[in-house]
Amino acid sequence: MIYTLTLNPSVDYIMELDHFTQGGLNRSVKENALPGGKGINVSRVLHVLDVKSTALGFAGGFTGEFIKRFLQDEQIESEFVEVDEVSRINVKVKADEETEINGNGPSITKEQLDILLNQISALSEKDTLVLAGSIPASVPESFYQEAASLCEKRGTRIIIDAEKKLIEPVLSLKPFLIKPNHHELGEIFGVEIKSIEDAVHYGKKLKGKGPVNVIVSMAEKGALLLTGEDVYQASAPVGELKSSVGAGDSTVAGFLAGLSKGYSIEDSFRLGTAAGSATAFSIGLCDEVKVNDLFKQIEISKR
Ligand SMILES: Nc1ncnc2c1ncn2[C@@H]1O[C@H](COP(=O)(O)OP(=O)(O)OP(=O)(O)O)[C@@H](O)[C@H]1O
Ligand SMILES: O=P(O)(O)OC[C@@]1(O)O[C@H](CO)[C@@H](O)[C@@H]1O
Repeated sequence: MIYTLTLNPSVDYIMELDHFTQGGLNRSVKENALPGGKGINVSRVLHVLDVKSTALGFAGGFTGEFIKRFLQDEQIESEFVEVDEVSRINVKVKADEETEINGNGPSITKEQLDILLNQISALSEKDTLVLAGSIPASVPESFYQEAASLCEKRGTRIIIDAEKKLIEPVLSLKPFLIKPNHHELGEIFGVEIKSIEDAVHYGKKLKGKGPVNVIVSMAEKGALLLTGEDVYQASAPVGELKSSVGAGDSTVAGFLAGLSKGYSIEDSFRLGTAAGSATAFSIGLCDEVKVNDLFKQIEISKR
């Protein structure tokens, strides 16, 4: 079973505006409220692609209820630990440019954290755990490392998609996949990634630190997959960018879904890229029709 972990889930409140004026009164023309947080997005895209998963994390208050009910209505399993304060609302403004304001999120107690650690301790070598997104301020920064060490002992596959300081301590545990975008890859090495050649060079350096697979996503420039001794490059299809929120999470979900369905590593990467682009071309996450359509358009070359 695939488990996704979202320590700080959200209601993503997407507001569409013709134009955004900083410091002024803005009125949106359309709004959408969707469950968010990187692990939850991975679970929702896995579901779109017909792959079962269980979403773990913390949820509280009316926003927590919204998130749980939404997933239940989509028939996605979840086992959230109940917290006292409300889950955050992340505002996504879609105007001339995309602007995001992510909330801080609820406090998590030691007891609530222990319940989650017990859930993680119960996973086995048949399971995969996706650790994705930021860590709430009340949770120790070493949490992903602790969770990943528990998984390593039990043979559970780890996938991690998070910022530099959370990824770095987990690399030596040889996670199955990490997926930085090209900016995040640059941050890890204190450089700016300016070309595909740079991304290949630093992607290889990152893989050398332990992960089995590295996907470097590069927005409209597509993505790279480093696996074994091979480097694959996927083109991104051309289309109208509607909202990139969740595009990277969709890449992770598509890749995992492909492997779960028994696709080759190359076709799993193609499915990941198709899911990422299908989400970028949607308000909210991708749907199956868009993913299947883009799947046929994506070219993969071996470098
Ligand atoms: N403008 C775009 N056109 C086509 N495909 C896109 C575009 N933006 C994103 N994608 C697709 O989504 C994938 C992931 O995008 P990106 O590199 O922006 O990830 P990310 O920064 O982790 O995303 P986010 O944090 O917004 O979820 C890309 O590899 C590509 O397949
Ligand atoms: O604050 P974090 O945890 O870094 O990111 C949270 C978030 O921006 O990431 C998802 C898109 O990847 C959204 O659904 C959500 O609002």
